[in-house]
Amino acid sequence: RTTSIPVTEIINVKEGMVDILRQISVMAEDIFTVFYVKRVKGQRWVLNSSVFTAEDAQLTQKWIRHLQDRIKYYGGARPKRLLVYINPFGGRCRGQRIFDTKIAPLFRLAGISTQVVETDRANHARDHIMEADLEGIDGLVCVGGDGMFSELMHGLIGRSQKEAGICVDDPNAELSASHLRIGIIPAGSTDCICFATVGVNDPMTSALHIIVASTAPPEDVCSVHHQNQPVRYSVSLVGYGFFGDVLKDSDKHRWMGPIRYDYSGVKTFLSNKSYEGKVEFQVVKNVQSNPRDNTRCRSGCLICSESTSRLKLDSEDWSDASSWFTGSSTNGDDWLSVDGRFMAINMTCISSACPKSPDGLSPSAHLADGTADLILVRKCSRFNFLRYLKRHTNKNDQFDLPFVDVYRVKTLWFTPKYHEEEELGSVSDRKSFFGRLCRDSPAHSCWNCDGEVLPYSTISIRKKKKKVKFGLRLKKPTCILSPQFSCCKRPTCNVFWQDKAGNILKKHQAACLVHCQLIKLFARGIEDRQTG
Ligand SMILES: Nc1ncnc2c1ncn2[C@@H]1O[C@H](COP(=O)(O)OP(=O)(O)OP(=O)(O)O)[C@@H](O)[C@H]1O
Repeated sequence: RTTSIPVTEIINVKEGMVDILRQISVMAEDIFTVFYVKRVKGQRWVLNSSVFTAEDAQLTQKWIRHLQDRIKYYGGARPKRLLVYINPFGGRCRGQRIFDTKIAPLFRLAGISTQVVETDRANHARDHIMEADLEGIDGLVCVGGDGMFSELMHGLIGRSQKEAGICVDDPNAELSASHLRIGIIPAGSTDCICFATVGVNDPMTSALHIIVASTAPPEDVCSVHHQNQPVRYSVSLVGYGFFGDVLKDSDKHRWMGPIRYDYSGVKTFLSNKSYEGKVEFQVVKNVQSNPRDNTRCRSGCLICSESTSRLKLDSEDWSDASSWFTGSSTNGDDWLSVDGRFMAINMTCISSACPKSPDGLSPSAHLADGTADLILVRKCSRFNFLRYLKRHTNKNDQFDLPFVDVYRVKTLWFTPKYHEEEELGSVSDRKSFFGRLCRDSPAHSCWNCDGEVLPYSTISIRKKKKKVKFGLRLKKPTCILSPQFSCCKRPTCNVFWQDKAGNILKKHQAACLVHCQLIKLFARGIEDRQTG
């Protein structure tokens, strides 16, 4: 039986018989252990190893040297130094333990040195990134949930803006690019961003992706504004109504751990609240995709790659940014406006998939095409809203309901019916008497921005042209292998050669076939000598 492993997925080679995770090693001069990625069910990756015996110590050394040279040659983009931020209180408070027991041994095996910062307060990681010496650092890693990722992203954006001399409070400022990428080790409650980019919430899978420098495309970022001031950036969900209420309520029950989302979800569902307001949004024209085309954005997605040139054209639309802040619907016929009462208003840059909803809020959303999907759920009965929610857990189309609309957009304005100042104080107080009497909905909900509560109702959201990078830096031009691809099982994999701007220069299959043949020859050579 021949087993073939792509060189790009070999983690390291060690002399003797070594078990990294159990920290057992038996030294013998004529034995060596090869560690590599094994793909198991779903999108999970695990560390596997094979032990080989050579005729003598000299031949063992030759094999080790040869293999390490190959790893170096094909793994030029692999990180050498990482800055790791651990939230000890994320999810079930297991961040530190996950890192110490599962991740640190893998990084050590791969020869990656780490500088670890355990956060001692909210925004510690963000502030640290703003000031830290990032010289020689190849990437940032967050061990935590979506909130922790958001902190790292804000820190990295803030740092890049500062270095580029751009004021972070300038509502018209575009983002300056950072050369650093962010890796996520899931240790939070929902870990939606990790799930949507890697396909599974599993710390070892994420660590292996980081080690072999497997990348997701640079991610779209939205900036969220309140009264013309940027208040936050988002890479996944900005949601009003149901998801805002669930988050706000769940924050009061953090002590419950991840189950707080189920508790608050049921509570919010039973209250069946809806909110009045006006949604104005700019629909994207001339894209080759739509939210209901049933495609899935994967690594090497052509639509995302081709979006780079389209975004350059879009910059003309945005050159007069002042008009963006002074009333949208007058700008052109691609602006739409919907008035009404909404159960939920969700704008999502990615599918927002999570283990509870494996396809996500918008299954065909793209990671990096410069657009977001806007989902409007108009007022409906509890039964209908349950139907809508249920469809996120099965294969039925959640948009095929009469009270649900979906659009591919690049900007969004929301204005609640009642004036903001009246809202959180006086109107809710004023309403509370009648509200309690009639069990009426309050005037306003709040926004859920990537798992953080925004205490405003009136907001505008705009897609940014620069993107946040996931995974770790690749030297370009380079070859990106689809994470789903296995060299020896599917010789028809796509290999993309990209320039610095992310444009595809060439697409072909030969390189992988070459890897494949080399490793097959190599494996056959080893197999002849293999005894273990
Ligand atoms: N040491 C700390 N003490 C208190 N809060 C912290 C600390 N470190 C980070 N935080 C904050 O905790 C918040 C939540 O963390 P995190 O996202 O890791 O976990 P979670 O909320 O359980 O997971 P998810 O966001 O996936 O639901 C983050 O917004 C972060 O700012």
